[in-house]
Amino acid sequence: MILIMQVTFYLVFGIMWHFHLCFSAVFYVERMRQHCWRCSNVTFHCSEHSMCLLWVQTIREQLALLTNRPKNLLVYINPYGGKQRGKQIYDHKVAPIFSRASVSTDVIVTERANHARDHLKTEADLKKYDGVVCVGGDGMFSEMMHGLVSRTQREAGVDENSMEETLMPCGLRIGIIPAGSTDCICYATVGSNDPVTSALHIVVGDSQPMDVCSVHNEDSFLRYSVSLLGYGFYGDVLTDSERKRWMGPARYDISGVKTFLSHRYYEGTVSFLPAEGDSGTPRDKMQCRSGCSICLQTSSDQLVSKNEDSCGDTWTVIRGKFLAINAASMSCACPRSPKGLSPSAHLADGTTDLILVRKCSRLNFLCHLLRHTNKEDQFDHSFVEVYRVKQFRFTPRYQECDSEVDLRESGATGKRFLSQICREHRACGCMPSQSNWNCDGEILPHTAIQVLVHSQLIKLFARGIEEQPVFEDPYAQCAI
Ligand SMILES: CCCCCCCCCCCCC/C=C/[C@@H](O)[C@H](COP(=O)(O)O)NC(=O)CCCCCCCCCCCCCCC
Ligand SMILES: Nc1ncnc2c1ncn2[C@@H]1O[C@H](COP(=O)(O)OP(=O)(O)O)[C@@H](O)[C@H]1O
Ligand SMILES: [Ca+2]
Repeated sequence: MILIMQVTFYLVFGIMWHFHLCFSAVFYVERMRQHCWRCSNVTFHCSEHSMCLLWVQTIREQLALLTNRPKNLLVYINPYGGKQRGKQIYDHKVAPIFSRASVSTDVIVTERANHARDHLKTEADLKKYDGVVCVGGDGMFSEMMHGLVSRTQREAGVDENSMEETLMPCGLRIGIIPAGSTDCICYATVGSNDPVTSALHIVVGDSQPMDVCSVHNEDSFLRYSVSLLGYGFYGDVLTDSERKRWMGPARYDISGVKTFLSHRYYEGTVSFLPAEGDSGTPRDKMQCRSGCSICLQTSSDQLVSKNEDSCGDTWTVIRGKFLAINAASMSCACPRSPKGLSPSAHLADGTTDLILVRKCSRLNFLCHLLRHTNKEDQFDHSFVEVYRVKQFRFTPRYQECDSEVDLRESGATGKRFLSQICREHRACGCMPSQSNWNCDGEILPHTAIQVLVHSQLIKLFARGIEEQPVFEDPYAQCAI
């Protein structure tokens, strides 16, 4: 039994006074099916008033010793995320749990996109809080994470544009109350997209470190990513789905089918620095679970050697035609794909799993996609490669044209000659088209990018997915 709340103590006079009874109700967390948690309570009755008071005092003292539990939270609600139920979800399911746990809150309902990011970045008095919470989807989480990470770097005097600098980890934990369309970050860190479960993980003060990728274009920082960085298929799905926002979460399925049928492929070069040491491989079966030993090992390694110099490492270079290039810094499990894009990716190991899906037939690609929804291995195809990396770059073919010119032909004649070839390719229609990068659900403004994983840069109010208990109560239900 995990005690979560301030004990509610009623000295009953009035309606029940003639029973001369005192009782105290202790609220606790109960584990249900599919990683869902529920709030239960047990009531202790006692005929002696002084004994009851002693119980209450002792339990309060014990609770006060649990210093990792948040007391003050700053909450941002996106009223337009997912099915537009963020406000109701917070008011009806989350606020009562916070109040029972004596957690005080300042609540901001956002009025525009990037409201939460800007407020966190510049205005919010963060000293007042033990954590920040977002009610919304992956986009809302990303907004808050950007605000918090950027502010932390500014205050520490770290330049986000430089890939050489070590970023400063954020002090405040982030809680996610899922109320979005994909809710992958919540699902992959808790095991469900249930708002009550997330609220309970917050009040018990869970802590889960998480890797963050910084995405750069040449010398400028573009964005951070914690889940999926996808070029080709997932970039195209996102670009198409933005025009269908009014459809809610179903937009991704409609755009998914449309993008699948269009079957576009993209040419370019991917280079990466493989992860070293005991980091495992994306095809092992060492799934990241609560208390994951690989992630724990990463934390202790970091204590030993902060910011390892990667100058001596060798880059692997792969050139080709790809249907999709995906980097999954975590499993990316979500209700559409319960095991995720990379089932064995780790939340906090300082690496990302780079998945290259080469040009193949529609049938083969469908087979690969379908395997995201069943138990079969989606990497077991000749046209799919997967690598665990700590850094990677991508240059699309049409930009390689320009860089080849610059590299090989410094003279003006050569440049003119190669530019002409590129133009001719465009005219005959065989010029490879370009996609966009989907960066945790946002479209990036550049296609040539450099990506660096920052190990354990942020912390969530979560504990990773818990192993399923051997015996489950078959009647236990998640929904209330
Ligand atoms: C045939 C069925 C194939 C199902 C394949 C499902 C794979 C799903 C992997 C999802 C990875 C999700 C990574 C997270 C991304 C989010 O950050 C991001 C933003 O989320 P937010 O809106 O909540 O803020 N979400 C997304 O970019 C959405 C990705 C969703 C992609 C759904 C794709 C559906 C594909 C359907 C293909 C169907 C082919 C059928 C042919 C007859
Ligand atoms: N008040 C608001 N009005 C319009 N857009 C908002 C508002 N608050 C947040 N947003 C933006 O809405 C986008 C989607 O939010 P999100 O909560 O992730 O929902 P979904 O999962 O449905 O995409 C995010 O990019 C976020 O920046
Ligand atoms: Ca990782």
